[in-house]
Parts: sequence; C-alpha cells; structure tokens
Amino acid sequence: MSATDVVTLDRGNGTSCRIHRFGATVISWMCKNEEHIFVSSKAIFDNKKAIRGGIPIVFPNFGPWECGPQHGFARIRTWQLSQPPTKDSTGNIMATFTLEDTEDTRKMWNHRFKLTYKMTLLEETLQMEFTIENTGTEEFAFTCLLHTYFRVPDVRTVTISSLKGLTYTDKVKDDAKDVEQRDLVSIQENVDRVYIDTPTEHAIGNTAGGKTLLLQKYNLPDTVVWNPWQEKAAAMADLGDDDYVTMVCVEAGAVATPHTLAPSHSFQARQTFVVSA
Ligand SMILES: O=P(O)(O)OC[C@H]1O[C@H](O)[C@H](O)[C@@H](O)[C@@H]1O
Repeated sequence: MSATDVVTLDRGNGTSCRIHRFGATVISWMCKNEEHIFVSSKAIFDNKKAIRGGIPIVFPNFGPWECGPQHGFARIRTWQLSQPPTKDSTGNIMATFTLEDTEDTRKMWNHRFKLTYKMTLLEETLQMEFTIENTGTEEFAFTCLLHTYFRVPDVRTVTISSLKGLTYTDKVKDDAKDVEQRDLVSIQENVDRVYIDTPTEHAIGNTAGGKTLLLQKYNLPDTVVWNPWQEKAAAMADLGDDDYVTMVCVEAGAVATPHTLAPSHSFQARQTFVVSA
C-alpha cells in the first residue's frame, strides 16, 4: 500500500480516519485510540481486488450482477481526491472523493454518472455523505450500499437494535422471507440477511472497547447484516480463519428495490456513526 493511496483525516487525541483511494474505502476510524473498523489480516491491497474489510462502496449493483463483478465496480476503481483534508473552524475535518464513468465502466454498464463521497470526522462521530448524479441523457436504475465491517471484540456478544417486526430476505436460506422476532439481534452462526425498510438508527452493542455505536442513516432504507462464520471464512482467501470473530457487517443501503434516477437528477444518502455509551 503506497502512502499516496491513503488519505488521513487526523484530529489528534487518537481520533483519525484513513481512506484508501481504491474504492474510496474507509480502512480505519479511530476514536480516542479505539479502532472501530475491521480490516482483514489477509486483506489484499493490490488495487485490483476489493479490500476485505473497511467500508467498501457497493454501486451500481448489490450482489451478483449480470453486467460485471459482484457488488458493482465502485469498490474496485481508484477515486479522485477532489477535496483534500480540510479543517473547519470547529475542528472538524473533511475530505471528498469522486468517481465518474469511464470507457471501461460504460462497457459494463452504459451510463454516465458522478459519485461524490464526503467524509467528515467529528469528535466522536464519522459522517459519510454519498451522492449519485446522473450526468447522462437517459435514466438508470441502481442499488447501492455502504458495506461497513465493524471491528468488535467478539461477534457473539454483539447486539443490533431496531430490527424487530421487520421483514428480511435470508440469503443463507435461498432468499426465503421471514419476520425478525428479536428485540436485539445477535449473531451465533453464518448470517446474511437483508432487512427491508429499516428505521433511521440502529444501536450496535458491544463493539470496540465495549462501546455502543449508533449507525444513523438517511435515504438508505435497508440494512444488511452479515457474518460468514467459521466455515465460509476459512474458504475466503483474503479473510483470516479466525477473523470472523472480530468483525460484524451492518450495512446501510438502498438494495431491496432498485432506485431509478432521471438525467440531471441526483440521489443523496448519508450514514453517520456515533460513539455512544
Ligand atoms: O465477498 P464480497 O463480494 O465482498 O461480499 C461479501 C458479502 O457482502 C454482503 O454482505 C452480502 O450480503 C453477502 O452475501 C456477501 O457475501
């Protein structure tokens, strides 16, 4: 990984965020010396393969895709740093990354677009604003998602709130639909679920340092919960055998229903992590 590949936002006081320009992938968020983002011990940084961990950006398609690679191409393209890290008068630090269509993306998916991804590092908060513009002359449909891997001491003790009563698609059970019954979701096996139409905030308990993290989202109506567990983790070349224990993916997205964007229109979404108690 070369130094020019990584952009650092640093507030001091052990609070920083590092973003790899490949995929504009957040690879670290430290808050008061506590790392909240998981990156695999076997992650490959060859600017070809998606980084295993961090916050890959899924666009223009979530999951397997007839036009190109799983989860689309945004996570495997090098983004431009359009606004280098800048501090405002309150001490918050922001940086902005952009990605536009190229001949190569148009061969896969013949649409013109501009993605803008603005990160803001606040004192105990990390905010990610994601904008998709249709810069072409025809409408297009997409799904998108911020595929966050949180770093946790032990996934078996993690809890996720605000999913009770919601319908989910269970990708481990051939996309069977079911309704979540639990007040707090915990993970004790391979889980891969798309919860549909979720509220704007989840509290994730027992994350790094025993802290509860709030995941707040805007215009990202669905929440994916994923952990490959032991057997599937062992079969993944870029995930250490025991890495599944120290990660949980809670992913905010617009995936259950594709979103259609008219020419010259834009779609704006946001996710924010707040360190709570
Ligand atoms: O291996 P990847 O292409 O990075 O996908 C990793 C995972 O992403 C999401 O969480 C999906 O719901 C899973 O089905 C998938 O396995």
